[in-house]
Order: sequence, then C-alpha cells, then structure tokens
Amino acid sequence: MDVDKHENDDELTLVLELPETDPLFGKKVSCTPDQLNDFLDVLVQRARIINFNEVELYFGGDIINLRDSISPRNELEALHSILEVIDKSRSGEKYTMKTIQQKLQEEIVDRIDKVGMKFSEETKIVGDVSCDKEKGLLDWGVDNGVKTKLDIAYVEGAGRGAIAKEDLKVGDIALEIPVSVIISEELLYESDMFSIFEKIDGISEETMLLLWSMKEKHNKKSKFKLYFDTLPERFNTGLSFGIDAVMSLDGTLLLEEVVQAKEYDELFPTLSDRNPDVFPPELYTWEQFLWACELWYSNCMKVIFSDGKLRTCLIPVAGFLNHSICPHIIHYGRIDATTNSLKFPLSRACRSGEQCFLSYGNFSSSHALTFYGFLPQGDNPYDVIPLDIDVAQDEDSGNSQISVKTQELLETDIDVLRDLSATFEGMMEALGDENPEDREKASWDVKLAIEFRNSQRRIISSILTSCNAGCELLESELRKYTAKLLLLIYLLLMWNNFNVGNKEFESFDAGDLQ
Ligand SMILES: C[S@@+](CC[C@H](N)C(=O)[O-])C[C@H]1O[C@@H](n2cnc3c(N)ncnc32)[C@H](O)[C@@H]1O
Repeated sequence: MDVDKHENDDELTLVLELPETDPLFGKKVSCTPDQLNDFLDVLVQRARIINFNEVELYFGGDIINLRDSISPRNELEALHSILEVIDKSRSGEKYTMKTIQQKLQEEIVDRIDKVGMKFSEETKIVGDVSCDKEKGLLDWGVDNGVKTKLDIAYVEGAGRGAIAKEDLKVGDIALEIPVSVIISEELLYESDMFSIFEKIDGISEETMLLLWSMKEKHNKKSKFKLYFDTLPERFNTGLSFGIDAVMSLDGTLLLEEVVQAKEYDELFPTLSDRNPDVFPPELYTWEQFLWACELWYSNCMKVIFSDGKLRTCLIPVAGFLNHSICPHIIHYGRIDATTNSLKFPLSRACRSGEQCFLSYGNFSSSHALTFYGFLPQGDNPYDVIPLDIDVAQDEDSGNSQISVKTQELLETDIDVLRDLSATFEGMMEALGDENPEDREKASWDVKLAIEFRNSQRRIISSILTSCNAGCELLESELRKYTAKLLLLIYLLLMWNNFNVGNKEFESFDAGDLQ
C-alpha cells in the first residue's frame, strides 16, 4: 500500500497495490484525513479479529462489529500488525507518500500510547534494598555481549524488576541477549550427567535441565554462577503452598491446579541412589527439587533458535522482567540469526524510570498464581471459569427446532440463565465470606490464596449480576410478548364476534399468530 498527499490541500491518496487483472488497477482512491482515520478504524477492527487468541475468539461476542478493544494485548497486537504492514510497504518514488505514511504511523503510535496510558501499572521502586548482586550480573552480561537499556531495581510487590534507563519508543530494542549467555539444552551435552540421561527412556529436555540446574546452582566454577547467585532462595509460587493455603483454596478451581502441579516426579531419588557422584544426594533433596521446579516454571522462556528448534531456556538479565497484562514487550521468542541474539523490542513506549513489562503469555489468574506466585493486576481477560454442563438431548431435535416458538425460546433462555445463576450461586456459597482478620495474620501463601478467593468472588459476582440482568431482560420481553399475544387473541375474538354475530367462536391455534 502506498499513500500520497496532494499539494496545497488536505486530501490524501491511498494507493493499493492490486493485481493487473483487478478492475481498479492503476486507479487512485482519494480521502481526507478524517476518512483516513475512519479507514484506520476499519483496519484496526479487522486486525483485532486477526490477532484474537482462542479465548478472545470464543468470548469476543459480535466480532464482526467489534467497536472496542477486547484486551490490551489484542489491541497492541492489532495496532502493531498494521504498523508492520505500513513499515514494510513500498516507499513509492511515483507518489510523494512519505508524509502520509508517516501520518498513519504517527496515528498508530499515538493509539498504542493511549492503550499504554489506559492500562499501565504504576511501579514503586523500593529504594532501600541493595541490588549489588543484580548489578554484578548486569555487568557480567555486558562484558559477555548483552546490550541493555534497562536497569534493575526492587519494585513494590514483585521482587526485582527492569527499569528503563532512558525514554524508549516503539520498536526500540530494550534488551539484547547473545545466545552464548542463554541457558539451554546445549549445556547438557557438556555435562557429566548427559551420558546418564541418554540411557533414560523418554526423559524430557526440561527434566534434564531441571536436574542439571539443581547441581549447577552450587557449582562455584559455573559460568552462570553470578546468575544463580541472584536467584531467590524461595520462589513462593503455588507449588510451595502449605496445607493452610491449600485448604484456603477449597471451593476454588485453583485447588485442583495446585494439587495436580504438586504431584512431582519420582525420578531424582533413584538417580541419586544409582549415581551418587554425579547426583550427590545432599543436593538432590525434595526441597531442592521443588526449588528447581519453581525456578523453571516461573523463569523459563521458550525460544526458537536459528535451527528452527523451540527450546526451553533460562535467560540471565531478561529473567528480571516482570509480567503485565498490558506489556511493553510482546514479541521476543525467536533468535535473530544475523546477530545470533535474542532481542526484546518494545511494542509500546516506556518512559525513563518506568518499569518495563513483558508478556509471559495469556494466563488465567489461577495459572499465574500456581506457577508464578502472583495475581496479575487489573481485570485479567484470560480468567476462565470452566463449567460442566449436562445438556439434555432434545429427543425431537432437528427439523422441529425450526418451528420452536418465540415464547418457548424466551422461556428456554430464561431457564438457561436461571440454571447458570444457580451454579454460580453455589460457587459463591462455597467461597464463603471473607474475614479481614484472617488476612492480617496470614502467612504469604494464605494471603495469596485469600487474594485469589477474592478475585474469584469478584468475577462470580459480576457473572451473577449479568445473569440476573439477562433474566430480567428476557422476562420483560416475555411479558411484552405475552401481552401482545393476549391483545391479538382479544382482537381476533372481537373480530370473530363481529363477523359471525352470535355464532359460537371456533377455537384457533395461537401458534398461527407467529
Ligand atoms: C521471571 S521472574 C521476574 C523477576 C522477579 N521479580 C525476581 O525478582 O526475580 C518471575 C517472577 O516475578 C514475579 N512477578 C512477575 N510479574 C509480576 C507481577 N506483575 N506482580 C507481582 N509479581 C510478579 C513473580 O514472583 C514471578 O514468579
């Protein structure tokens, strides 16, 4: 697509690249700045749909006439996909299009900024905690080829975070990590464990890396010593929830997720028993195994390498980036073959001193709590409450559905909403009431569990409000419909009486009225 601006007027020209066979081939389509904005609105509408993920597609409602953004991630992705097309589009010599192309780009960047302003999270930097180890790692990284526009600081409620050292704009590379400092399966081949792993049937790359990291953490000569030194002693994810916290989850669906994730592998004690030199029993304890599980769950990133293989990695320095539902960095999962490095480009601007957030993925709050140990701030668009609904099969389904009457449809919808209400009321009851005193005295894990229960209460209460509003709406429709029907019956009776005089009224089927 090329864009052209006419001299001395406000008219813009969009030049679409068409096949020669197209009837519009070679013709120009003109529009004013307002029209260009409207055109952009239409593009964004379409781009939102293209960038839907499964959950958004499922719950997106009337996607064809989607007027508003459905989630910050989707909106950012939509705007970026258009920006990418404009950036890639041919800068025609034939048309003086640069200004207009620039106008479009500016408008999109402006819209991206607005998404950021609407959803961004405020970060409070905790000034009195030393970041010496983290700075040491950063210096080590820079010595080994890391390029960073981010600093590390402690931030309120999230441990360490990455802070922009300067104003960063869309497209800037906030961080670049050479492959040589990425922890991935390559390291396994150099390790004395590999010959043992090779003999284990079906052992996954992730399990090998997990077992490797349990020992490497204590290796004083490790190339990654500074990295391991910056890792927390405890990760505090749902996997290390104590019994009280697990009990506090009773009545939530998270309970199942945590309990399932706690069913650990039985592999490492056997390995230690058989090869104590390679897997020293004092390092291969349940506690250390849990630590390594939490490390990999909460810090790993999936990266596509230049050979096309997707590998699970730990990435020093990048591991300080926290998650947000309105992230600055969305696309970072592929090694740039020309530089042999992993780049973290900005999808939205980040001002100097602001925390730079990453997207870990489109997780529900229960997933974030179980595997990362935190609840995303704000309304999480990926919170899904799965329901098992037994749908009674209509024996007479098929053709008869076509003749289902409006009244019956309304009644069925009301029944469905009432059933849903009853299900969610049951869930609400199971969650019980919050006791603020419990929260004050609680340990970190019980506090998180209470916070999760509260978030579930908020979601379920909003669903119940919607169900009730829907029921009221349908009931009012039903009343209106019944009233209309009665009026029609009355008019027909009158009409019949009028026509047949004193002759008795012959019964008629009210269904004929539909
Ligand atoms: C990859 S690390 C990020 C760096 C981490 N803050 C640290 O100090 O090591 C992932 C962990 O950071 C924390 N985290 C990430 N995003 C967060 C957020 N939005 N709110 C609170 N904690 C967050 C969680 O503890 C999560 O397990």
